Amino acid sequence: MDASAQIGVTGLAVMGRNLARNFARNGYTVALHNRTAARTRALVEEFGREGSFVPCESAEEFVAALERPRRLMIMVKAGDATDAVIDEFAPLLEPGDMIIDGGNAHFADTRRREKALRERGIHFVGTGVSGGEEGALHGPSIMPGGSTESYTVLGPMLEKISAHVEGEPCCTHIGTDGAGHFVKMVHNGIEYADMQLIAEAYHLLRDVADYTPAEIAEIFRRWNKGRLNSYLIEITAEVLAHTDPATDAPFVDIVRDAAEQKGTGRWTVQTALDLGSPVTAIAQATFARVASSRSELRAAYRPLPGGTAQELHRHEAERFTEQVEQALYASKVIAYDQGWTMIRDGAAEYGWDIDLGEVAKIWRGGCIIRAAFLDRIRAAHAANRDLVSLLAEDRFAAEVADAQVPWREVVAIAAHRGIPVPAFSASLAFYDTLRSQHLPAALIQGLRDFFGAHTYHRTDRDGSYHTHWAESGRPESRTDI
Ligand SMILES: NC(=O)C1=CN([C@@H]2O[C@H](COP(=O)(O)OP(=O)(O)OC[C@H]3O[C@@H](n4cnc5c(N)ncnc54)[C@H](OP(=O)(O)O)[C@@H]3O)[C@@H](O)[C@H]2O)C=CC1
Ligand SMILES: O=C(CO)[C@H](O)[C@H](O)COP(=O)(O)O
Repeated sequence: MDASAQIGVTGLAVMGRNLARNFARNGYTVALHNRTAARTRALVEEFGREGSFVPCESAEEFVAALERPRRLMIMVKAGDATDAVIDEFAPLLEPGDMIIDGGNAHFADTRRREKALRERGIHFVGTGVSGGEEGALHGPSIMPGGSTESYTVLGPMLEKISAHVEGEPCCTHIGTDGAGHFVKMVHNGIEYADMQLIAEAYHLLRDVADYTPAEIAEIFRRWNKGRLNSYLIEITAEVLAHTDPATDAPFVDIVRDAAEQKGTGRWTVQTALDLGSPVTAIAQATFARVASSRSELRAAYRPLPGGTAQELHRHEAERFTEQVEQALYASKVIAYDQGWTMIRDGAAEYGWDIDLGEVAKIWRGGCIIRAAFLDRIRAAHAANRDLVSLLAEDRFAAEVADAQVPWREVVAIAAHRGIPVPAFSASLAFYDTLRSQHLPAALIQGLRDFFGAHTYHRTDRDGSYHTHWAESGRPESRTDI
Protein backbone atom coordinates (compact mmCIF):
# COMPACT_ATOMS: atom_id res chain seq x y z
CA MET A 1 0.00 0.00 0.00
CA ASP A 2 1.18 3.56 -0.81
CA ALA A 3 1.91 5.67 2.26
CA SER A 4 -0.23 8.49 0.91
CA ALA A 5 -2.32 9.64 3.86
CA GLN A 6 -1.26 12.78 5.74
CA ILE A 7 -3.36 11.76 8.72
CA GLY A 8 -5.12 8.64 9.97
CA VAL A 9 -8.17 8.54 12.23
CA THR A 10 -9.00 5.45 14.25
CA GLY A 11 -12.33 5.45 16.08
CA LEU A 12 -15.02 6.48 13.67
CA ALA A 13 -18.01 7.07 15.93
CA VAL A 14 -19.69 10.48 16.16
CA MET A 15 -16.54 12.55 16.64
CA GLY A 16 -13.91 10.57 14.74
CA ARG A 17 -16.07 10.20 11.68
CA ASN A 18 -16.72 13.91 11.39
CA LEU A 19 -13.12 14.89 12.16
CA ALA A 20 -11.98 12.52 9.39
CA ARG A 21 -14.45 14.17 7.00
CA ASN A 22 -13.27 17.61 8.11
CA PHE A 23 -9.63 16.69 7.32
CA ALA A 24 -10.69 15.30 3.94
CA ARG A 25 -12.81 18.35 3.10
CA ASN A 26 -9.73 20.44 3.81
CA GLY A 27 -7.75 18.58 1.17
CA TYR A 28 -5.92 15.99 3.26
CA THR A 29 -5.82 12.31 2.39
CA VAL A 30 -7.20 10.50 5.44
CA ALA A 31 -6.58 6.89 6.40
CA LEU A 32 -9.58 5.41 8.19
CA HIS A 33 -9.74 2.66 10.79
CA ASN A 34 -12.22 1.46 13.36
CA ARG A 35 -12.25 -1.61 15.60
CA THR A 36 -15.53 -2.63 13.99
CA ALA A 37 -14.82 -2.41 10.28
CA ALA A 38 -18.48 -1.80 9.40
CA ARG A 39 -18.11 1.82 10.60
CA THR A 40 -15.17 2.36 8.23
CA ARG A 41 -17.11 0.97 5.30
CA ALA A 42 -20.20 3.03 6.19
CA LEU A 43 -18.18 6.23 6.25
CA VAL A 44 -16.71 5.60 2.82
CA GLU A 45 -20.08 4.59 1.39
CA GLU A 46 -21.87 7.66 2.73
CA PHE A 47 -19.20 10.34 2.46
CA GLY A 48 -16.44 8.90 0.26
CA ARG A 49 -17.05 11.56 -2.36
CA GLU A 50 -16.24 14.40 0.05
CA GLY A 51 -12.49 13.85 -0.26
CA SER A 52 -9.65 11.38 -0.35
CA PHE A 53 -10.01 8.45 2.08
CA VAL A 54 -7.96 5.29 2.51
CA PRO A 55 -10.14 2.74 4.32
CA CYS A 56 -8.15 0.16 6.28
CA GLU A 57 -9.31 -2.94 8.09
CA SER A 58 -6.17 -3.95 9.98
CA ALA A 59 -3.83 -1.93 12.21
CA GLU A 60 -0.88 -2.85 9.94
CA GLU A 61 -2.70 -1.66 6.83
CA PHE A 62 -3.66 1.58 8.60
CA VAL A 63 -0.10 2.37 9.70
CA ALA A 64 1.27 1.49 6.26
CA ALA A 65 -1.12 4.00 4.68
CA LEU A 66 0.39 6.95 6.58
CA GLU A 67 3.07 9.31 5.30
CA ARG A 68 6.14 9.69 7.55
CA PRO A 69 6.30 11.07 10.16
CA ARG A 70 3.02 9.28 10.76
CA ARG A 71 0.13 11.22 12.27
CA LEU A 72 -2.36 8.87 13.81
CA MET A 73 -5.39 10.29 15.56
CA ILE A 74 -7.31 8.29 18.15
CA MET A 75 -10.99 9.15 18.68
CA VAL A 76 -12.20 6.35 20.95
CA LYS A 77 -13.77 6.13 24.38
CA ALA A 78 -11.51 7.67 26.99
CA GLY A 79 -9.85 5.35 29.52
CA ASP A 80 -9.02 1.69 28.92
CA ALA A 81 -10.04 1.84 25.26
CA THR A 82 -7.41 4.53 24.62
CA ASP A 83 -4.70 2.41 26.27
CA ALA A 84 -5.83 -0.61 24.26
CA VAL A 85 -5.57 1.34 21.00
CA ILE A 86 -2.15 2.77 21.92
CA ASP A 87 -0.93 -0.73 22.78
CA GLU A 88 -2.14 -1.95 19.42
CA PHE A 89 -0.54 0.79 17.31
CA ALA A 90 2.59 1.93 19.14
CA PRO A 91 4.61 -1.22 18.28
CA LEU A 92 3.95 -0.51 14.59
CA LEU A 93 5.28 3.06 14.75
CA GLU A 94 8.79 4.52 14.44
CA PRO A 95 10.61 7.30 16.31
CA GLY A 96 9.28 10.68 15.18
CA ASP A 97 5.75 9.38 14.55
CA MET A 98 2.82 10.97 16.38
CA ILE A 99 -0.19 9.63 18.17
CA ILE A 100 -2.84 12.30 18.67
CA ASP A 101 -5.45 11.48 21.29
CA GLY A 102 -8.49 13.66 20.59
CA GLY A 103 -10.73 11.95 23.17
CA ASN A 104 -11.72 13.40 26.51
CA ALA A 105 -8.81 11.78 28.34
CA HIS A 106 -7.90 12.62 31.91
CA PHE A 107 -4.80 14.84 31.75
CA ALA A 108 -2.98 12.60 34.27
CA ASP A 109 -3.43 9.65 31.88
CA THR A 110 -2.13 11.82 29.08
CA ARG A 111 0.97 12.71 31.10
CA ARG A 112 1.59 9.01 31.78
CA ARG A 113 1.09 8.02 28.14
CA GLU A 114 3.20 10.89 26.85
CA LYS A 115 6.10 9.93 29.09
CA ALA A 116 5.95 6.25 28.14
CA LEU A 117 5.79 6.97 24.41
CA ARG A 118 8.45 9.70 24.56
CA GLU A 119 10.84 7.07 25.89
CA ARG A 120 10.18 5.17 22.66
CA GLY A 121 10.71 8.29 20.52
CA ILE A 122 7.00 8.63 19.68
CA HIS A 123 5.23 11.95 20.16
CA PHE A 124 2.00 11.66 22.09
CA VAL A 125 -0.21 14.68 21.57
CA GLY A 126 -3.11 14.77 24.05
CA THR A 127 -5.56 17.07 22.32
CA GLY A 128 -8.76 18.56 23.64
CA VAL A 129 -11.44 18.80 20.98
CA SER A 130 -14.69 20.64 21.63
CA GLY A 131 -17.68 21.34 19.49
CA GLY A 132 -19.59 18.08 19.49
CA GLU A 133 -20.62 16.32 16.30
CA GLU A 134 -21.24 19.47 14.26
CA GLY A 135 -18.09 21.19 15.48
CA ALA A 136 -16.00 18.17 14.54
CA LEU A 137 -17.26 18.46 10.99
CA HIS A 138 -17.37 22.21 10.47
CA GLY A 139 -14.55 23.34 12.74
CA PRO A 140 -14.03 22.56 16.42
CA SER A 141 -11.95 24.34 18.99
CA ILE A 142 -8.75 22.32 19.32
CA MET A 143 -6.44 22.26 22.34
CA PRO A 144 -3.28 20.27 21.59
CA GLY A 145 -0.68 19.50 24.22
CA GLY A 146 2.49 17.48 23.63
CA SER A 147 5.89 18.64 22.48
CA THR A 148 6.54 21.91 20.66
CA GLU A 149 8.26 19.81 17.97
CA SER A 150 5.08 17.83 17.34
CA TYR A 151 3.07 21.04 17.07
CA THR A 152 5.40 22.32 14.35
CA VAL A 153 4.45 19.35 12.18
CA LEU A 154 0.86 18.90 13.27
CA GLY A 155 -0.25 22.43 14.17
CA PRO A 156 -0.90 23.69 10.63
CA MET A 157 -3.25 20.76 9.92
CA LEU A 158 -5.15 21.16 13.16
CA GLU A 159 -5.38 24.92 12.69
CA LYS A 160 -6.75 24.39 9.19
CA ILE A 161 -9.61 22.15 10.31
CA SER A 162 -10.44 24.20 13.41
CA ALA A 163 -13.10 26.88 13.65
CA HIS A 164 -11.95 30.36 12.68
CA VAL A 165 -13.02 33.65 14.26
CA GLU A 166 -12.05 36.85 12.47
CA GLY A 167 -9.65 34.80 10.38
CA GLU A 168 -7.86 33.37 13.42
CA PRO A 169 -7.86 29.61 14.05
CA CYS A 170 -9.43 28.27 17.24
CA CYS A 171 -6.39 26.10 17.85
CA THR A 172 -3.11 26.77 19.55
CA HIS A 173 -0.36 24.79 21.24
CA ILE A 174 -1.52 24.87 24.85
CA GLY A 175 1.60 23.48 26.52
CA THR A 176 3.56 20.27 26.91
CA ASP A 177 2.35 16.74 27.79
CA GLY A 178 -1.16 16.87 29.36
CA ALA A 179 -1.73 20.65 29.11
CA GLY A 180 -4.23 20.31 26.24
CA HIS A 181 -6.38 17.76 28.05
CA PHE A 182 -6.15 19.75 31.28
CA VAL A 183 -7.47 22.86 29.54
CA LYS A 184 -10.19 20.82 27.81
CA MET A 185 -11.20 19.40 31.20
CA VAL A 186 -11.53 22.92 32.64
CA HIS A 187 -13.47 23.94 29.52
CA ASN A 188 -15.96 21.21 30.35
CA GLY A 189 -16.07 22.28 34.01
CA ILE A 190 -16.97 25.80 32.87
CA GLU A 191 -19.51 24.22 30.50
CA TYR A 192 -21.17 22.53 33.51
CA ALA A 193 -21.28 25.84 35.42
CA ASP A 194 -22.62 27.77 32.44
CA MET A 195 -25.37 25.21 31.79
CA GLN A 196 -26.35 25.11 35.48
CA LEU A 197 -26.57 28.92 35.60
CA ILE A 198 -28.74 28.91 32.49
CA ALA A 199 -30.93 26.19 34.00
CA GLU A 200 -31.31 28.19 37.23
CA ALA A 201 -32.29 31.30 35.25
CA TYR A 202 -34.91 29.22 33.43
CA HIS A 203 -36.20 27.78 36.73
CA LEU A 204 -36.61 31.28 38.19
CA LEU A 205 -38.34 32.67 35.11
CA ARG A 206 -40.69 29.71 35.09
CA ASP A 207 -41.52 29.48 38.80
CA VAL A 208 -41.21 33.09 39.99
CA ALA A 209 -42.20 35.06 36.89
CA ASP A 210 -44.62 32.32 35.73
CA TYR A 211 -43.51 32.44 32.10
CA THR A 212 -44.11 29.47 29.80
CA PRO A 213 -41.15 27.65 28.19
CA ALA A 214 -42.03 29.31 24.88
CA GLU A 215 -41.99 32.76 26.50
CA ILE A 216 -38.68 31.98 28.20
CA ALA A 217 -37.29 30.87 24.85
CA GLU A 218 -38.07 34.38 23.57
CA ILE A 219 -36.32 35.91 26.58
CA PHE A 220 -33.20 33.83 25.87
CA ARG A 221 -33.37 34.85 22.20
CA ARG A 222 -33.36 38.47 23.31
CA TRP A 223 -30.53 37.90 25.76
CA ASN A 224 -28.56 36.26 23.00
CA LYS A 225 -28.48 39.59 21.18
CA GLY A 226 -26.72 41.25 24.13
CA ARG A 227 -23.70 40.64 26.31
CA LEU A 228 -24.79 37.05 27.07
CA ASN A 229 -24.48 36.16 23.38
CA SER A 230 -23.23 32.57 23.26
CA TYR A 231 -23.86 29.17 21.76
CA LEU A 232 -25.37 27.81 25.00
CA ILE A 233 -27.84 30.73 25.30
CA GLU A 234 -28.73 30.27 21.62
CA ILE A 235 -29.47 26.55 21.96
CA THR A 236 -31.33 27.12 25.24
CA ALA A 237 -33.87 29.10 23.23
CA GLU A 238 -34.09 26.22 20.74
CA VAL A 239 -34.62 23.55 23.40
CA LEU A 240 -37.17 25.64 25.33
CA ALA A 241 -39.17 26.42 22.20
CA HIS A 242 -39.33 22.77 21.18
CA THR A 243 -42.55 20.83 21.74
CA ASP A 244 -42.71 17.09 22.04
CA PRO A 245 -44.36 15.79 18.85
CA ALA A 246 -45.88 12.81 20.71
CA THR A 247 -47.69 14.86 23.37
CA ASP A 248 -47.59 18.48 22.19
CA ALA A 249 -46.16 19.30 25.62
CA PRO A 250 -43.09 21.52 26.01
CA PHE A 251 -40.08 19.27 25.43
CA VAL A 252 -38.59 20.31 28.81
CA ASP A 253 -41.68 18.95 30.54
CA ILE A 254 -41.36 15.46 29.14
CA VAL A 255 -37.64 14.97 29.85
CA ARG A 256 -36.79 13.44 33.27
CA ASP A 257 -35.21 16.08 35.49
CA ALA A 258 -32.11 14.03 36.32
CA ALA A 259 -28.92 15.45 34.76
CA GLU A 260 -26.32 12.96 33.66
CA GLN A 261 -22.60 13.35 33.05
CA LYS A 262 -19.72 11.55 31.46
CA GLY A 263 -17.38 12.88 34.13
CA THR A 264 -15.18 15.73 32.92
CA GLY A 265 -16.91 18.15 35.33
CA ARG A 266 -16.26 15.71 38.17
CA TRP A 267 -12.58 15.50 37.16
CA THR A 268 -12.40 19.30 37.18
CA VAL A 269 -13.69 19.45 40.74
CA GLN A 270 -11.49 16.57 41.94
CA THR A 271 -8.43 18.21 40.39
CA ALA A 272 -9.39 21.64 41.73
CA LEU A 273 -9.42 20.24 45.26
CA ASP A 274 -5.90 18.89 44.75
CA LEU A 275 -4.68 22.20 43.33
CA GLY A 276 -6.51 24.34 45.90
CA SER A 277 -8.41 26.11 43.11
CA PRO A 278 -11.70 27.52 44.46
CA VAL A 279 -13.99 26.56 41.56
CA THR A 280 -17.14 26.86 43.65
CA ALA A 281 -19.59 27.50 40.80
CA ILE A 282 -18.25 24.54 38.83
CA ALA A 283 -18.43 22.35 41.94
CA GLN A 284 -22.02 23.38 42.68
CA ALA A 285 -22.98 22.73 39.08
CA THR A 286 -21.48 19.26 39.27
CA PHE A 287 -23.15 18.49 42.60
CA ALA A 288 -26.46 19.85 41.26
CA ARG A 289 -26.33 17.22 38.49
CA VAL A 290 -25.56 14.52 41.02
CA ALA A 291 -28.32 15.66 43.40
CA SER A 292 -30.88 15.78 40.58
CA SER A 293 -30.15 12.11 39.88
CA ARG A 294 -30.48 10.89 43.49
CA SER A 295 -34.14 9.88 43.26
CA GLU A 296 -34.21 8.15 46.66
CA LEU A 297 -32.97 11.31 48.41
CA ARG A 298 -35.38 13.46 46.44
CA ALA A 299 -38.25 11.16 47.47
CA ALA A 300 -37.25 11.55 51.12
CA TYR A 301 -37.03 15.37 50.95
CA ARG A 302 -40.04 15.97 48.67
CA PRO A 303 -42.72 16.10 51.43
CA LEU A 304 -40.83 18.80 53.37
CA PRO A 305 -42.13 22.40 53.45
CA GLY A 306 -40.67 24.92 51.03
CA GLY A 307 -40.73 28.68 50.47
CA THR A 308 -43.63 31.04 50.01
CA ALA A 309 -45.33 31.55 46.68
CA GLN A 310 -46.26 35.05 45.54
CA GLU A 311 -47.71 36.07 42.21
CA LEU A 312 -45.90 38.75 40.24
CA HIS A 313 -47.72 41.36 38.16
CA ARG A 314 -46.61 41.56 34.55
CA HIS A 315 -44.43 44.63 35.06
CA GLU A 316 -42.85 42.99 38.10
CA ALA A 317 -42.14 39.88 36.04
CA GLU A 318 -40.45 42.04 33.42
CA ARG A 319 -38.32 43.75 36.06
CA PHE A 320 -37.47 40.37 37.58
CA THR A 321 -36.39 39.12 34.14
CA GLU A 322 -33.93 41.99 33.87
CA GLN A 323 -32.61 41.16 37.36
CA VAL A 324 -32.13 37.53 36.36
CA GLU A 325 -30.14 38.66 33.31
CA GLN A 326 -27.86 40.67 35.61
CA ALA A 327 -27.49 37.78 38.05
CA LEU A 328 -26.78 35.36 35.21
CA TYR A 329 -24.14 37.62 33.68
CA ALA A 330 -22.37 38.34 36.97
CA SER A 331 -22.42 34.65 37.98
CA LYS A 332 -21.11 33.68 34.58
CA VAL A 333 -18.16 36.08 34.88
CA ILE A 334 -17.35 34.53 38.27
CA ALA A 335 -17.60 30.95 36.94
CA TYR A 336 -15.34 31.70 33.98
CA ASP A 337 -12.89 33.53 36.21
CA GLN A 338 -12.73 30.46 38.47
CA GLY A 339 -11.90 28.35 35.41
CA TRP A 340 -9.06 30.68 34.44
CA THR A 341 -7.71 30.62 37.99
CA MET A 342 -7.65 26.84 37.81
CA ILE A 343 -5.78 26.87 34.50
CA ARG A 344 -3.22 29.23 36.01
CA ASP A 345 -2.91 26.92 39.05
CA GLY A 346 -2.53 23.82 36.84
CA ALA A 347 0.13 25.55 34.75
CA ALA A 348 2.10 26.45 37.88
CA GLU A 349 1.80 22.94 39.30
CA TYR A 350 2.77 21.08 36.14
CA GLY A 351 5.22 23.55 34.63
CA TRP A 352 3.15 24.51 31.60
CA ASP A 353 3.59 27.90 29.95
CA ILE A 354 -0.09 28.50 29.16
CA ASP A 355 -1.08 31.79 27.57
CA LEU A 356 -4.43 32.55 29.24
CA GLY A 357 -5.41 35.05 26.57
CA GLU A 358 -4.83 32.42 23.86
CA VAL A 359 -7.13 30.02 25.71
CA ALA A 360 -9.93 32.61 25.52
CA LYS A 361 -9.06 33.23 21.88
CA ILE A 362 -9.45 29.60 20.83
CA TRP A 363 -12.70 29.24 22.77
CA ARG A 364 -14.34 32.11 20.85
CA GLY A 365 -15.39 29.67 18.14
CA GLY A 366 -16.05 25.97 17.63
CA CYS A 367 -16.48 24.90 21.25
CA ILE A 368 -19.56 24.47 23.40
CA ILE A 369 -18.83 27.52 25.59
CA ARG A 370 -18.12 29.84 22.67
CA ALA A 371 -19.40 33.27 23.64
CA ALA A 372 -19.02 36.88 22.62
CA PHE A 373 -17.55 37.87 25.97
CA LEU A 374 -14.59 35.51 25.48
CA ASP A 375 -13.19 38.15 23.18
CA ARG A 376 -13.09 40.52 26.15
CA ILE A 377 -11.51 37.85 28.33
CA ARG A 378 -8.88 37.38 25.63
CA ALA A 379 -8.26 41.14 25.47
CA ALA A 380 -8.03 41.43 29.27
CA HIS A 381 -5.41 38.67 29.50
CA ALA A 382 -3.56 39.91 26.42
CA ALA A 383 -3.31 43.40 27.91
CA ASN A 384 -1.95 42.06 31.18
CA ARG A 385 -0.31 38.62 31.20
CA ASP A 386 -0.18 38.76 35.01
CA LEU A 387 -3.91 39.47 35.35
CA VAL A 388 -4.85 37.60 38.49
CA SER A 389 -8.61 37.79 37.97
CA LEU A 390 -11.13 39.18 35.48
CA LEU A 391 -12.47 41.21 38.39
CA ALA A 392 -9.15 43.05 38.47
CA GLU A 393 -9.99 44.43 35.01
CA ASP A 394 -11.93 47.70 35.12
CA ARG A 395 -14.80 46.86 32.78
CA PHE A 396 -15.58 43.41 34.20
CA ALA A 397 -15.28 44.84 37.72
CA ALA A 398 -17.72 47.65 36.86
CA GLU A 399 -20.22 45.27 35.26
CA VAL A 400 -20.21 42.88 38.19
CA ALA A 401 -20.42 45.78 40.65
CA ASP A 402 -23.42 47.15 38.73
CA ALA A 403 -25.08 43.74 38.85
CA GLN A 404 -24.58 43.11 42.53
CA VAL A 405 -27.87 44.57 43.82
CA PRO A 406 -30.13 42.65 41.41
CA TRP A 407 -27.91 39.58 41.83
CA ARG A 408 -28.51 39.67 45.60
CA GLU A 409 -32.24 40.24 45.08
CA VAL A 410 -32.51 37.28 42.74
CA VAL A 411 -30.72 34.97 45.18
CA ALA A 412 -32.87 36.30 48.05
CA ILE A 413 -36.10 35.83 46.07
CA ALA A 414 -35.01 32.29 45.18
CA ALA A 415 -34.38 31.54 48.86
CA HIS A 416 -37.80 32.97 49.85
CA ARG A 417 -39.57 30.97 47.19
CA GLY A 418 -37.62 27.79 47.88
CA ILE A 419 -36.12 27.62 44.40
CA PRO A 420 -32.64 26.06 44.36
CA VAL A 421 -30.01 28.29 42.76
CA PRO A 422 -26.76 26.62 43.86
CA ALA A 423 -24.60 28.11 41.10
CA PHE A 424 -26.04 31.66 41.43
CA SER A 425 -25.58 31.47 45.22
CA ALA A 426 -22.08 29.98 45.01
CA SER A 427 -20.96 32.68 42.58
CA LEU A 428 -22.36 35.45 44.76
CA ALA A 429 -20.84 33.91 47.90
CA PHE A 430 -17.50 33.68 46.08
CA TYR A 431 -17.73 37.36 45.15
CA ASP A 432 -18.49 38.26 48.77
CA THR A 433 -15.79 35.94 50.12
CA LEU A 434 -13.08 37.52 48.04
CA ARG A 435 -14.15 41.13 48.55
CA SER A 436 -14.53 40.79 52.34
CA GLN A 437 -12.04 42.66 54.49
CA HIS A 438 -12.40 40.03 57.21
CA LEU A 439 -13.43 36.42 56.95
CA PRO A 440 -14.43 34.12 59.80
CA ALA A 441 -11.48 31.91 58.86
CA ALA A 442 -9.74 33.28 61.98
CA LEU A 443 -12.29 31.46 64.12
CA ILE A 444 -11.69 28.23 62.19
CA GLN A 445 -7.97 28.62 62.88
CA GLY A 446 -8.74 29.11 66.59
CA LEU A 447 -10.90 25.99 66.70
CA ARG A 448 -8.23 23.94 64.92
CA ASP A 449 -5.66 25.13 67.40
CA PHE A 450 -8.01 24.39 70.34
CA PHE A 451 -8.73 20.77 69.47
CA GLY A 452 -5.62 19.79 67.60
CA ALA A 453 -2.79 22.24 68.38
CA HIS A 454 -2.74 22.98 64.66
CA THR A 455 -1.26 26.48 65.27
CA TYR A 456 -2.19 29.82 63.70
CA HIS A 457 -0.60 33.00 62.38
CA ARG A 458 -1.18 36.34 64.09
CA THR A 459 -2.17 39.55 62.33
CA ASP A 460 0.36 41.61 64.29
CA ARG A 461 3.50 39.44 64.29
CA ASP A 462 5.32 36.93 62.09
CA GLY A 463 5.60 33.24 62.97
CA SER A 464 3.19 30.48 63.93
CA TYR A 465 1.64 30.22 67.36
CA HIS A 466 -0.23 27.83 69.63
CA THR A 467 -2.37 28.72 72.64
CA HIS A 468 -2.21 26.21 75.49
CA TRP A 469 -5.96 26.12 75.86
CA ALA A 470 -6.05 23.64 78.79
CA GLU A 471 -3.56 25.57 80.92
CA SER A 472 -4.55 28.27 83.31
CA GLY A 473 -4.24 31.72 81.77
CA ARG A 474 -4.05 30.07 78.33
CA PRO A 475 -0.47 31.09 77.57
CA GLU A 476 0.63 31.35 73.96
CA SER A 477 3.89 30.03 72.55
CA ARG A 478 5.63 30.48 69.26
CA THR A 479 6.02 27.14 67.48
CA ASP A 480 8.33 27.90 64.57
CA ILE A 481 11.51 28.74 66.46
N1 LIG B 1 -19.48 13.12 21.61
C1 LIG B 1 -19.02 14.34 21.84
O1 LIG B 1 -19.74 15.35 21.72
C2 LIG B 1 -17.60 14.54 22.22
C3 LIG B 1 -16.78 13.46 22.49
N2 LIG B 1 -15.47 13.67 22.78
C4 LIG B 1 -14.59 12.53 23.05
O2 LIG B 1 -14.20 11.97 21.79
C5 LIG B 1 -14.03 10.54 21.92
C6 LIG B 1 -14.93 9.85 20.90
O3 LIG B 1 -16.25 10.19 21.21
P1 LIG B 1 -17.50 9.64 20.40
O4 LIG B 1 -17.25 9.83 18.95
O5 LIG B 1 -18.70 10.24 21.02
O6 LIG B 1 -17.41 8.06 20.59
P2 LIG B 1 -17.54 7.13 21.89
O7 LIG B 1 -16.95 7.80 23.07
O8 LIG B 1 -18.94 6.65 21.95
O9 LIG B 1 -16.56 5.93 21.46
C7 LIG B 1 -16.91 5.05 20.41
C8 LIG B 1 -15.68 4.68 19.63
O10 LIG B 1 -14.70 4.07 20.48
C9 LIG B 1 -14.32 2.82 19.91
N3 LIG B 1 -13.89 1.89 20.95
C10 LIG B 1 -14.48 1.69 22.15
N4 LIG B 1 -13.78 0.79 22.86
C11 LIG B 1 -12.71 0.41 22.08
C12 LIG B 1 -11.63 -0.48 22.26
N5 LIG B 1 -11.48 -1.16 23.40
N6 LIG B 1 -10.74 -0.61 21.25
C13 LIG B 1 -10.89 0.10 20.11
N7 LIG B 1 -11.89 0.97 19.89
C14 LIG B 1 -12.79 1.12 20.87
C15 LIG B 1 -15.57 2.36 19.22
O11 LIG B 1 -15.28 1.34 18.30
P3 LIG B 1 -16.44 0.33 17.82
O12 LIG B 1 -17.15 1.03 16.74
O13 LIG B 1 -15.70 -0.85 17.40
O14 LIG B 1 -17.31 0.06 19.03
C16 LIG B 1 -16.00 3.65 18.56
O15 LIG B 1 -15.24 3.94 17.42
C17 LIG B 1 -14.35 10.22 23.37
O16 LIG B 1 -13.17 10.16 24.10
C18 LIG B 1 -15.21 11.38 23.81
O17 LIG B 1 -15.15 11.60 25.19
C19 LIG B 1 -14.91 14.91 22.77
C20 LIG B 1 -15.67 16.00 22.50
C21 LIG B 1 -17.08 15.93 22.25
O1 LIG C 1 -16.62 17.41 25.65
C1 LIG C 1 -17.72 17.79 25.33
C2 LIG C 1 -17.93 19.14 24.73
O2 LIG C 1 -16.83 19.94 24.82
C3 LIG C 1 -18.92 16.95 25.60
O3 LIG C 1 -20.05 17.54 25.09
C4 LIG C 1 -18.98 16.65 27.04
O4 LIG C 1 -18.34 15.39 27.21
C5 LIG C 1 -20.33 16.50 27.62
O5 LIG C 1 -20.11 16.18 28.94
P1 LIG C 1 -21.17 15.52 29.89
O6 LIG C 1 -21.72 14.31 29.17
O7 LIG C 1 -20.39 15.18 31.11
O8 LIG C 1 -22.23 16.56 30.08
